[in-house]
Amino acid sequence: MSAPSTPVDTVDPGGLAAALSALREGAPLVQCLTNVVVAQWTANTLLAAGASPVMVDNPQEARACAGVAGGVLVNVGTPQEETAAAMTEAVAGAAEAGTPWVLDPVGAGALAWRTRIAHDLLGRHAPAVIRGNASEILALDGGTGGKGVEGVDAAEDAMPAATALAHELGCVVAVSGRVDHVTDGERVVRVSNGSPLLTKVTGAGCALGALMAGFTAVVADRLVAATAATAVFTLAAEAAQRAARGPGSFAVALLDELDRLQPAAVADGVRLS
Ligand SMILES: Nc1ncnc2c1ncn2[C@@H]1O[C@H](COP(=O)(O)OP(=O)(O)O)[C@@H](O)[C@H]1O
Ligand SMILES: Cc1ncsc1CCOP(=O)(O)O
Ligand SMILES: [Mg+2]
Repeated sequence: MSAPSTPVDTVDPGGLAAALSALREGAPLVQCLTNVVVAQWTANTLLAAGASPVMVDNPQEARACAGVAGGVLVNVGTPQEETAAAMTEAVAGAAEAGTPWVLDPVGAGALAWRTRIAHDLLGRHAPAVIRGNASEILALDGGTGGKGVEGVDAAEDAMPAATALAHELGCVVAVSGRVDHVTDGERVVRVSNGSPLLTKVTGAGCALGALMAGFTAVVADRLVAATAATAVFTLAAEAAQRAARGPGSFAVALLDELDRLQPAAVADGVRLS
């Protein structure tokens, strides 16, 4: 297991700033099994924030890679037989090595096969974090999902489902939306930073899940890790919005702002409740 390098254990602005410092110092290897829409964007997001991505999604290598990675992202956005088999291998490797893994149940509820894949993975070994939009989190608790990969529910409406999943699996559940809600089943943290432009580019949620995998590699408290990823991503988005003319320049500016974001700016700018 890659031991968290920094004992960050408070969900307060200072703790989130320390988490970003830990990410930059640790530069953890983050294995991503993600969808074909967002793979390059996700890798660039991790690099800009300070982590080290590796996109290993074949069944031959996924288990071994999960054994040496600091964190693993499993994102079911464009599943194929091969990548689904690789996800099973990666989760097994994560279980053996104690590597934290993050599930992003993209499109759960809206499409049956991927919903079964998500449930099957959850039944094998509990993730550190489940991260999804509200409709996807509701779907894991029996809901019907969103409009394809888009959420149609508010994050607060998914909190009963998120809390139930957190208790059942002993994990953190991060529900994204205008106000992100993160819970470990006992504590709930709301982060109200962000930009509506995040909904005008594909892969924002997917990139956020990858960042959560990175933060779980360096921060022991998974509630702090998931909240730190959310704070860092949404604060960078606010800065990117100021520099952007629309979705295209926003996406580019978001990478620049992730790279530029300082821990002190996280402490100053995050809006928690
Ligand atoms: N209306 C909004 N205003 C500001 N930020 C938002 C809004 N909707 C989503 N976000 C942000 O966009 C990112 C992705 O969330 P979301 O769109 O819910 O996920 P997904 O892309 O998986 O559907 C999160 O960081 C969230 O904070
Ligand atoms: C458009 C699309 N279709 C399948 S996966 C995917 C990307 C979804 O990305 P996100 O959930 O981050 O918006
Ligand atoms: Mg998504």
